Amino acid sequence: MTVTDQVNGNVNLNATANSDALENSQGHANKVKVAIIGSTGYGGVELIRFLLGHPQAEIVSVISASSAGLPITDGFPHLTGILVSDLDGVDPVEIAKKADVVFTATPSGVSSKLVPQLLETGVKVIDLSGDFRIKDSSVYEAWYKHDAPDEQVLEQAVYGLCEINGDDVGGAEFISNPGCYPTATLLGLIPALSAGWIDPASIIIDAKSGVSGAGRGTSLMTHYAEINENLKAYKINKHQHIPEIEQNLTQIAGEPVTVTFTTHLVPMTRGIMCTMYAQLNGTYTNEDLTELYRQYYEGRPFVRIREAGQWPATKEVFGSNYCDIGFAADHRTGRLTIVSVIDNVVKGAAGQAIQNLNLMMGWDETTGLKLSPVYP
Ligand SMILES: NC(=O)C1=CN([C@@H]2O[C@H](COP(=O)(O)OP(=O)(O)OC[C@H]3O[C@@H](n4cnc5c(N)ncnc54)[C@H](OP(=O)(O)O)[C@@H]3O)[C@@H](O)[C@H]2O)C=CC1
Ligand SMILES: CC(=O)N[C@@H](CCC(=O)OP(=O)(O)O)C(=O)O
Repeated sequence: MTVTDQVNGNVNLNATANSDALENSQGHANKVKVAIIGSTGYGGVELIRFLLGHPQAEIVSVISASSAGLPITDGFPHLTGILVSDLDGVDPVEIAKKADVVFTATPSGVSSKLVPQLLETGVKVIDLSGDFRIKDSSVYEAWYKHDAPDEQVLEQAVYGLCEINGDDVGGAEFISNPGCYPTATLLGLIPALSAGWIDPASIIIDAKSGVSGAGRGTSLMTHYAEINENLKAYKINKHQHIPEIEQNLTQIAGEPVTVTFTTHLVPMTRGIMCTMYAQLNGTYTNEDLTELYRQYYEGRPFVRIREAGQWPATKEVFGSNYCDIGFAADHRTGRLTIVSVIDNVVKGAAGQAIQNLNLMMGWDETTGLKLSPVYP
């Protein structure tokens, strides 16, 4: 049972509330109890930021394999006075005694082993890794270079790209949260592809990410002196998000789709921009495109369509769950250019995971997510 300090409003997971009256007075009685495995990573700590402000969910356990027993503020001093909690260890049975829903913000290869154990205990799971996104195990193994998860568990996974598959998420027990690049890419391409306005064989995606997309661990790739004032292309034709993008575009197009997908690392902390090109199948004006996209995303609060010819920037979604999309038809080349931006840690990970929690529980999908982007 979580205790919220009545004076400072901080959440103390180490203390025990001693009466239901206290719980009721703080409105916790009917909250869904959530645990976060991988709470010491960038995705996990962003889940904490949003869940602390969520009116219907209550964090009951923050979990780490390497730092169990230590206060979370040891690694994340920015939570001082906000979340008082020692990190719990990774024990699915103990976690299930406390939580109704578990977020696994853990690396690929770790989630594939943890999730089956968690589901066995009866908790609902939202997994942020790539382990359960690819439905064909041989494709998964070819791109991820390690064993695919158990087939039966894989079959249970609902792919949670909320604006596209939101109807499948309601009432689901296990959600596989989409990748960051696939989220920006798919939301940008799907309206034009599903309308048949672009040639599926012609798609090129030029993608760029801030460094937090690589997680909190250090590497030569993300070392300050290596990436500051630098711009690097990486994993060309080998990126693990290629089969995820192709699987979803194939479903929409009803025919096999392959894409050229090139990722770049940019010297900024957060943000993804995907600039996409495809051959138009007819003569469509920018106004036609605006109408198509606005209609497609009508009633979807987290997708914002720019006026034709206006281009979104990563700063305009920084720290928020928005995906902003701009486009223009080029009548000289007959091609369409689409620019889609998200915050990789929010709409690309923790924010979309909470949007999925909301849809899973039948709540308004914006619950706990109505934060404006941080600007400038
Ligand atoms: N960063 C991003 O923008 C995005 C990330 N993702 C995916 O989300 C997941 C988390 O990413 P991110 O937060 O960036 O990664 P980080 O590297 O920042 O964090 C990884 C987390 O996993 C935990 N962990 C590592 N090994 C184990 C283990 N054996 N058992 C339990 N926990 C373990 C680590 O904690 P500890 O060592 O303390 O146990 C840490 O909390 C990954 O699958 C990533 O691919 C998806 C979309 C976007
Ligand atoms: C900048 C950077 O390194 N980004 C990571 C994004 C991976 C990620 O977020 O993980 P998922 O595969 O779980 O989606 C990459 O390109 O591999």
